[in-house]
Amino acid sequence: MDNPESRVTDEVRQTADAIGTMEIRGAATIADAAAKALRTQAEQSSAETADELRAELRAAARVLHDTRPTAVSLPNALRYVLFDADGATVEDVRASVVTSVVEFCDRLENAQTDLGRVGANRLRDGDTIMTHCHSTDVLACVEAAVEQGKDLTAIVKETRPRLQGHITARELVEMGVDVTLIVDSAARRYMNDVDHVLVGADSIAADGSVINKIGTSGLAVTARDRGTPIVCAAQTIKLHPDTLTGHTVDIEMREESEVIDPDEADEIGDITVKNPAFDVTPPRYVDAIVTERGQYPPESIVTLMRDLFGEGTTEPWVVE
Ligand SMILES: O=C(COP(=O)(O)O)[C@H](O)[C@H](O)COP(=O)(O)O
Repeated sequence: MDNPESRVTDEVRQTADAIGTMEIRGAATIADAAAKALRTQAEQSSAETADELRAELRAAARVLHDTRPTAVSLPNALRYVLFDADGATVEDVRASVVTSVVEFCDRLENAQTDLGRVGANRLRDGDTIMTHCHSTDVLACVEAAVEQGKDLTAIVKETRPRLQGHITARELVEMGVDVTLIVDSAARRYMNDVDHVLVGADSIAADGSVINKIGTSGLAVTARDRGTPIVCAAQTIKLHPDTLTGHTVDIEMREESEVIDPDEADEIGDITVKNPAFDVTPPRYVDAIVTERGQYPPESIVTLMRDLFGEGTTEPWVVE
């Protein structure tokens, strides 16, 4: 058998590129795209044996996995799809991957809808929310509240350096929400007008820490200072199983050029530029984690994690 990596399909490589360059971004969207890419690997493979196809799928999972390190929804998605890739023939393995991917994507969609209903119950008619970055889980809560007839106003942080707040602003306007866009550093200035801060998550650690877009932790401290509740909307696919056994979550460091034009940086002189994409908000700053299974105080999320994962997991491409 030749190197399975050389048989990874163009579709998988294109999806991996799109995740790396953030054309596909946001934890839930990344998970959905990665699962669908594995399906294309299974469907297009010319493997002659079931083991050959499994080796290709593991190689494809590795290519997808090595794109962005922080959103655990990515390895969780790959693990879900590969877990059942058994079968004696190529056709069996192919069929089981297709079934797993369809099931996974349905579960993802349903989880978001269910989570949205839970989150919407926290919001009252006339409330003002503040958002950070762009989270489809957060927007599901807002959408469900709007569908319940609640009139909401939003203060949207632009979210430097990639300005995902603009996507949030656009989608909230489409829902009929009144939007005020602010620069990140104006969050404290407007906090007195806010009833709830709503953020998403790329990973949730076993101690209830929320790993989300850089700036979330500062926002949470500001919200706590003003007594404004901060809620994290996160489907259970964001729960990070490795943190059950003491691992920490990798924080992605992105290109300096997202922060400053390289020519301008050169012109300034000898400076160091750092661009961490995410930060960690300790559980004491978070009022509730809203999942499709209901809402949890961050400190008790570990019980849900043990229910879902047992004591830990393996990497998505490891054969048991
Ligand atoms: O931090 C981000 C996106 O970061 P990036 O733009 O760097 O991917 C989002 O808050 C979470 O991924 C949750 O999103 P969702 O709720 O859609 O899963």
